[in-house]
Amino acid sequence: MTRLLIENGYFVTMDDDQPKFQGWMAVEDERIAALGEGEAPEEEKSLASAKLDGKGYLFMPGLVNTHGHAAMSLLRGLADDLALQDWLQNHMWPTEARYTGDDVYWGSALAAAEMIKSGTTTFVDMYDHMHRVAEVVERSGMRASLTRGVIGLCPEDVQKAKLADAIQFAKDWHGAANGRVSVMISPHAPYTCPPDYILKFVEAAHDLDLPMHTHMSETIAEVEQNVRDYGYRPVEHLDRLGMFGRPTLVAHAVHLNDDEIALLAERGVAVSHNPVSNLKLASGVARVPDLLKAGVTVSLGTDSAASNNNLDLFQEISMAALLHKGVSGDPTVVPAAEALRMGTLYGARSIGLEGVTGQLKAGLKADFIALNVDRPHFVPRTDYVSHLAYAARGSDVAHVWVDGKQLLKDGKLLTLDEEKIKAEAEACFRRLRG
Ligand SMILES: CSC[C@H]1O[C@@H](n2cnc3c(O)ncnc32)[C@H](O)[C@@H]1O
Ligand SMILES: [Zn+2]
Repeated sequence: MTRLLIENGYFVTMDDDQPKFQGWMAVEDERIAALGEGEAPEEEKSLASAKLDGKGYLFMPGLVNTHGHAAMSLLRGLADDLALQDWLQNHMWPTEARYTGDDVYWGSALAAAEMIKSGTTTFVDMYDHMHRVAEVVERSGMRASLTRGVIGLCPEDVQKAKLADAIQFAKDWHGAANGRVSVMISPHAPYTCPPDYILKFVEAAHDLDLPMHTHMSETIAEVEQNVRDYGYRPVEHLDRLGMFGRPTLVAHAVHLNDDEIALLAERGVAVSHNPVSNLKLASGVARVPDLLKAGVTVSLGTDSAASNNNLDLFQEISMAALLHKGVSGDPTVVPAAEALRMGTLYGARSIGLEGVTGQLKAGLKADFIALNVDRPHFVPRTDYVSHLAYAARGSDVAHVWVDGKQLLKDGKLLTLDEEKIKAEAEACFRRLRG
């Protein structure tokens, strides 16, 4: 048993009780044991097997990135300034068709290195060769919700093999790595999976008792095509196919009408809002203030480094806080504390991990980060919630812990070899480019 006592730090807990204070926190093995304001009690001091002076650091829950494709880090900068379908069909998919398992491993390792260094402790990943992504999660020490994304625009025998692969991956990895890996079931999107094929994924999710994840209503063109092909907009279409009878996280949900927002709220469907990717691909701006008002859980995702082009969730937090003020003309929407909740607590909630991660609270897993706040952009030290939402960057993160294990110390990765990952990722990209 190890018990780490952190003293003299500033804490932003994302817990409604005592949300911020100067104080201490005790971590026993993989869980937060206790935390409090002021000086640590004598009993805590005597229980500690290790101590850390938190002076000059701000401690908060690790960030939760609820939508991405880690291995696409290899494609960063490959095809910028394009609309979604052109970008996907003419640039991403042809290159991804050449990916090997090793490309997925090194691309995902590059993403993991970037995410840890910028404060993300839990991420959602949808891709192919998912056991190689799971290996990265196991080795890196991160927490992740992984899902084999399936594009069903292929012959029936290939469809069958892809579904079988998604199911096998779930059986092999759900709950693995001391519970740090969980699995979802993912038809890629309503425009890449015919309705009878989506039904099979819903059935598999029922049989395995797993949540579902998909891209939905990302562009106007997608919504119009769905109406043309199937007679319904994507929300009603997926609801009729039974997807929303399962716990579901949809990525993007940019183009929604009032009825669709009400239905998502009624069904308890969570939305992963990816503001930077939506802006870069000119997909539009999601109706986040309306979704939040309706009671929908809205969390934040980067999408991939090919459409972002970084995996810094602090950028998504500040973008979410700023963007919706700009488009609505109302400076009170998505206030700083709400944007921070979207990057932490709501992220955990949207993947079924509330009560596990996303807050600093006794009993929860010790997934937390420390930012160096002894920097000019954190002065004056008035309101750290404001500073975290509007002034912080991923590069402020100095230390990271997941499951009580330290993954980053003074900005240096402890579980991954950054230099090797960068060299291997360069080599993968050069080979993929041909
Ligand atoms: C089948 S694995 C995941 C699949 O998703 C593609 N992808 C990446 N970003 C987006 C996006 O914004 N919308 C839709 N699909 C996306 C990626 O290229 C993979 O093929
Ligand atoms: Zn995506």
